[in-house]
Amino acid sequence: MASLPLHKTLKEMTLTNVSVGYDGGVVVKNAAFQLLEGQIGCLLGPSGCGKSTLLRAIAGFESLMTGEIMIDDQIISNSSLSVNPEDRHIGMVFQDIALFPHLTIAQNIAFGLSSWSKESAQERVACLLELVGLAGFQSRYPHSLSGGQQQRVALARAIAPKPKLLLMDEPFSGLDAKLREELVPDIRDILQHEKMSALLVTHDQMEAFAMADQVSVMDAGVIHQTGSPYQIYHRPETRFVASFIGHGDFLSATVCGPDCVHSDLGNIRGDLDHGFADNALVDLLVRPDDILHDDDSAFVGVIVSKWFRGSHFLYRVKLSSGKVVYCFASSHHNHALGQKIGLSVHLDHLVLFPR
Ligand SMILES: Nc1ncnc2c1ncn2[C@@H]1O[C@H](COP(=O)(O)OP(=O)(O)OP(=O)(O)O)[C@@H](O)[C@H]1O
Repeated sequence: MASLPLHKTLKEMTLTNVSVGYDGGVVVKNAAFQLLEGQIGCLLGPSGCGKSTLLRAIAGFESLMTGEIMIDDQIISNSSLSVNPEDRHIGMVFQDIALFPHLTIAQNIAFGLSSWSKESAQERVACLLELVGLAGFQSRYPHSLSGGQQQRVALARAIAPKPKLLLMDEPFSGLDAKLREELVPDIRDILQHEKMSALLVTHDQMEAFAMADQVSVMDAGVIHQTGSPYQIYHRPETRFVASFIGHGDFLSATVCGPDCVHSDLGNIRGDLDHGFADNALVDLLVRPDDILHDDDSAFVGVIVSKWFRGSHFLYRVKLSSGKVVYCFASSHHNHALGQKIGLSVHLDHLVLFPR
């Protein structure tokens, strides 16, 4: 099959109704989303939900049962057609860094540049070494680099041939938390500098938030919602997204107006019409940062567990109804287990699900 024409950057990738599976069983069901030029997308979900399977289908390693994947107006996969992986102009970075141990760092980065002139390849390698913060490392071998440095080389190797799209499957999960925290924003900057569109697979929502412009939240093979990190945290569209992203509790409530519900913590108002009829029985999503310790409040709860988080305490507090909710308090507010504290709710908008 003919290779795709070379464009500098991806204009858009569109997945429509994509189902993928193994041995006749469906693992990814009717996936649909779009990734635009220069965007970093993320597939976020629990282990086994089908993230890697979908990524492998985009790379061309799994065929589609239904639907299609288009890159810049050209179908690269549907149930009867599949452009070869090497002709898709897609780069990949995996958790297993897999640098070639017998090649120097410069040779590793230049690996995909065999069709380039020697001068252009040398120039590209020098530019990438600089970009990933490893200028001067060109003659070293992979074993002499730290895990984080090796992952930077793996990234440089993947983006060296200027693929249209970079796919990253849990690229940071082999690294310790501190290194990950440093590397994630660096890699985002590098991709933005190269104007490269990318799709990251992770089960770590903090990584997804730090890296991605757009997050698709998956469970059991289904994409529940695609949106900005802000949208999926503050405007979850399904109960799964609401409970998978961040800490969250559902308070039983009754609708008492277009922007109001009545709950165990009193009447709670949002700034938008929630669209539910008066007296409807609903569940209201409350996050730890929505419920604040407030000595002046008439609503109290008993602390049943607590965690010191440095900048704040995270408490689990049992309300008079028996419902237990999360609550943040400043780290100077060190209350004992069993102590009663006042609580008030501060929400901009109400996220409600029918009960
Ligand atoms: N080659 C395969 N043959 C058969 N089943 C497979 C194959 N690869 C994956 N699966 C199954 O497909 C399902 C989804 O796996 P997949 O690796 O896509 O999930 P994931 O969300 O990436 O999980 P993780 O985060 O643990 O890697 C799992 O039930 C897995 O056992």
